[in-house]
Amino acid sequence: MRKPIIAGNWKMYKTFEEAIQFVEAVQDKLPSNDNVDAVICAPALFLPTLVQIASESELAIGAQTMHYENEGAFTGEISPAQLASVAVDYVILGHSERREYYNETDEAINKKVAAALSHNIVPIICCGETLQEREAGTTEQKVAGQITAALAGFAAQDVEHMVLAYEPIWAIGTGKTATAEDANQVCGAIRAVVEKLYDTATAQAVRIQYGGSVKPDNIEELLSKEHIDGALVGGASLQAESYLKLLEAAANA
Ligand SMILES: O=C(CO)COP(=O)(O)O
Repeated sequence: MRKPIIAGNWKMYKTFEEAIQFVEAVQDKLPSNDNVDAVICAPALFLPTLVQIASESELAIGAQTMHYENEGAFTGEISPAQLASVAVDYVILGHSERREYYNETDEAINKKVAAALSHNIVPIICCGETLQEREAGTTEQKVAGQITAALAGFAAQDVEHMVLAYEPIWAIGTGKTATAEDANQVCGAIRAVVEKLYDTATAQAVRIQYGGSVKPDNIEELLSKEHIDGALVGGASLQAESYLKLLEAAANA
């Protein structure tokens, strides 16, 4: 049994005050983390404060990206060592927005995964196809390539603690969700890639999230599918009420 994991990706939303209010509003209302892992990936600026506020609760705090070097002359970047120094638990890597707007490559993502693991930060590794790729029938080929590249060089015991996230680009922020069947099929294909690269036990252990217009009214159906172990959520993670609904649905899945 894989424990569901719901990660909010706040992207570039919320002021400092709004972020604090959110964490204060949700932290006493979280379902037990025996049943679901609750994560919020916040803007980097807010991370130390949110980690501190959430430290008494079961809410884990994550970053949305990071560099792969521990330090250096990289103006504006944030390093894995810096994230670890403020006790961040998770980091999203290879989000399609980072790939598209900031030229994040498969090679850089692979280095970032290694850097995250070396600091005991759990990487949430994203993959997903464009609408053109879906229409051309190359979805599984695309995500297999992205996942294979991200995992290059890691041992099975590293991989079983990672989180993979399938986010079709055409479903992000558009209100268009992949059908639960389609999402499950691609998540199953990703699990098959892990099985081929490693073994059945690793493939069965790794958690795979779906992301792309996940909302309280579609999460139940998505999570009822065999290969979908949680969600990576943008818009619906911004309001405490809808985030808590997603967690409840996952805890009861
Ligand atoms: O990109 C996403 C999460 O990383 C998905 O965003 P939405 O849930 O707003 O579609």
